[in-house]
Amino acid sequence: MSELQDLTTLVRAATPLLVIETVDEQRVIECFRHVISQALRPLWRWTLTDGLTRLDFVQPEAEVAPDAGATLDAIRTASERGIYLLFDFHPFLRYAMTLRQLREIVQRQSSSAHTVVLIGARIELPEELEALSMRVPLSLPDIKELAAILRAEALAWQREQGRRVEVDGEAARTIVRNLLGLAAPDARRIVRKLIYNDGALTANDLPDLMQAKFDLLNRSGLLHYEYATASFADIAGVSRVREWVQRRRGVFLAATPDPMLDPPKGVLLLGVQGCGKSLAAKAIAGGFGVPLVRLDFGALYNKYQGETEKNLREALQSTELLAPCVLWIDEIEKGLASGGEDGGVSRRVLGYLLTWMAERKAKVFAVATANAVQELPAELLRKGRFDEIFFVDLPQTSVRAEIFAMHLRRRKLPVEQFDLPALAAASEGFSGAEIEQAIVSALYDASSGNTPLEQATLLAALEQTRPLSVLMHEQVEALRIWARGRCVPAD
Ligand SMILES: Nc1ncnc2c1ncn2[C@@H]1O[C@H](COP(=O)(O)OP(=O)(O)OP(=O)(O)O)[C@@H](O)[C@H]1O
Repeated sequence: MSELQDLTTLVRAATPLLVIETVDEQRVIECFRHVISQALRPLWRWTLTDGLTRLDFVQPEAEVAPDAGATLDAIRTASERGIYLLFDFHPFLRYAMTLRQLREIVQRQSSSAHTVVLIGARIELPEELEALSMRVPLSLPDIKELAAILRAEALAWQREQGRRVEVDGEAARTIVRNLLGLAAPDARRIVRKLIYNDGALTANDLPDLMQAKFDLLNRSGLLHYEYATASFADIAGVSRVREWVQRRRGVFLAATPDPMLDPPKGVLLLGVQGCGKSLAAKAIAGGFGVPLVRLDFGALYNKYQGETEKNLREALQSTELLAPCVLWIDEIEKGLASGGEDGGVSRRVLGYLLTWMAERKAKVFAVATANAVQELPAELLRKGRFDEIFFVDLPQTSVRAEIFAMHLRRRKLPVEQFDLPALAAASEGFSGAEIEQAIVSALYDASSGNTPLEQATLLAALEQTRPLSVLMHEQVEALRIWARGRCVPAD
């Protein structure tokens, strides 16, 4: 395993400080047991509960009490070059004294050339120490190891309950595949929960599994997840987008890529507000039959000042681990257009996003939505960035009739009692959202008069609405003119 070779080399080269971010402590210990079989060194472990204990031979009593300062003192004065695995030690580094002690060890000021390893789920180091440290990624369990975890958990349940877990072979394989990207303890915990739910591992477990995996991976809190999202049956007037997705679904999901066909990467949905871009993004996920992951681009900037790029990187990495999925970047213009007033952050975010879009290997289909084209950087619109740029325009007459029918039906109203062509004619220039709002408002009017909803009430509600296409005529027209010839109509 190259990871073990790397660790052995680092220890042989007397690297003073290693940082390993993981929840899988057992795996770290196993790795270092292997390392010391190659590079003979004493191996120590420190935890807050047990203090400093030797791992490479049996030693019943702790040698040094859990105190952080005393531990570092013991390491500094130890004459034999050792490897010290410090679990959850980093919180102590906020104390100036502890930080100083560790720096002295790392800088080898009157101490032997030890290797200190800081281990924890997430380790933020003070700047002065970060510069002296080396972060080592620990590989995650592969398919074989995950399958072994699943078998072990099924056997444990059988021993405990006295009956076998009902396993659907195909579903079990999908479960194992979807555990990829998780550390062994997390994978074990999820499988155990799935088994304990109902004593079975079937396709019904997949939504729970994906949600649990998402919760673990969404450390930045910037992603939102929907397992079964909208379908194209929920949206009127995006026939070309629907056909586009249907045609590419097979290639997107194929286990082995067709060398003749580039797998679909993503689309930009540009359009007038309220015309169904968000709904279309969800329907694309539904059309591909994969979950939807929404990236909160606004929060990327607001939530963690100064950590924007790091959080974007983490969020995109997490999204790849949730593949196959659709990544929806809502209102992409808000996250990328700052007019250069943010010290170049949005430029770097754009650069990172473009590189990721070009180079990612995982089955993540990106859907970006935007209302304002003038705020979008030209690089994003250049040919080849997205497979297609669709324009979602105000709905035409027949589509408006369909939107009325959809929303009346959704509210269990008798569609056949309404004159849909007349409603469509009376709602010229309305967006889908405005049509929906007119229905809601008419329902309130009907309810206050204690009457069922009628055509006349609906027509009156339409009459009272001034649609955006009228209120913001110039902007809407400018967008439509820009889109003509540059974008593919969504319908
Ligand atoms: N073409 C449509 N078919 C059916 N419903 C629609 C359609 N367009 C809009 N709607 C209704 O209006 C709601 C709002 O639309 P949606 O949020 O998808 O529009 P949007 O283009 O993303 O708007 P915004 O740019 O303001 O975010 C939808 O949830 C849906 O109920």
